[in-house]
Amino acid sequence: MSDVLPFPATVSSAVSGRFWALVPCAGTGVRAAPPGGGMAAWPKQYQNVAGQPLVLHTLAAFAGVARLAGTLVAVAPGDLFFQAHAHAAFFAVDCGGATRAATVEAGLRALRTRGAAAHDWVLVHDAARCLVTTAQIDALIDACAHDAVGGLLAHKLPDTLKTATAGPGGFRVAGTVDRSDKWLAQTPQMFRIGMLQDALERAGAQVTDEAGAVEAMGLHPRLVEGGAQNFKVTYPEDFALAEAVLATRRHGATLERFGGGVIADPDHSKDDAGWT
Ligand SMILES: Nc1ccn([C@@H]2O[C@H](COP(=O)(O)OP(=O)(O)OP(=O)(O)O)[C@@H](O)[C@H]2O)c(=O)n1
Ligand SMILES: C[C@](O)(CO)[C@H](O)COP(=O)(O)O
Repeated sequence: MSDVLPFPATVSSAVSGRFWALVPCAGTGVRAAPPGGGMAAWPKQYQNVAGQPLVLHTLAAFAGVARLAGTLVAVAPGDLFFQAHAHAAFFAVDCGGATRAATVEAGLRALRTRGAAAHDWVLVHDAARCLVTTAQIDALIDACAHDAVGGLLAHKLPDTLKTATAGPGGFRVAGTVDRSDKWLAQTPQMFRIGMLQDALERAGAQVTDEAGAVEAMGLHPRLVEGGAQNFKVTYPEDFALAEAVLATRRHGATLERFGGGVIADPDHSKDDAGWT
């Protein structure tokens, strides 16, 4: 199979454009609920991790990226969290939708309404990936800013990969999959806003990441290693993993490091334990 890419790998810097961040933050975190069920008083992105709501770790990493023209946090309609956690480094818009893709599409429209251009870049990042670092975000921008398509942080699969079948006694191995070309997609995922809007419109609301929509147009986004620590907090045990990683970071990113405007609601942490 030819390894010649079907398109130029780079474009001139004349169309470089600005860089925006879009943080989908409108999920309910069903899989993160504690064993025994019960809905969370607060979705997982607001649960306390290492002394502050999870999403503020995420936003602190983005606040350190000097090249960003702005960071939009897309929250669910009626979500008032950021009324008590406003900061100059980001702005919240209650445009969340029924799926992650719907939230991202609405967030892109909100960015365009606020002046983002179709040829500007957007970095879409899960609020729940709270261990991303400013250096990783900058590395993705450096790798993709002159790319013809864009790209994403991802992690090369470290384990043997199995497929499974479900049976009366649970799951059993169906087979082993060659892992040599397998990567775990992470975020941020970085694409030109107009191209991503078109791709998501074509792909529909069930697409699970931005790159999938872009691939469906026949394009091949760049993969940039994000490392094992850039995981998404998804299950109950992930909170302790995130705490452990943050504990190893001497100078954890906090929004206070990036100037005033933090209206922290310290009492909110009491709510964060409020799984019901
Ligand atoms: N309708 C949705 C669903 C998800 N997300 C966001 O997309 C990110 C990744 O999604 P996921 O980890 O699946 O979060 P949830 O959908 O909240 O989790 P679950 O599927 O367990 O309910 C999260 O930061 C989540 O807040 C969103 O903005 N809008
Ligand atoms: C975007 C993503 O994090 C890449 O792995 C993933 O697709 C999100 O999936 P989720 O089911 O919405 O968590």
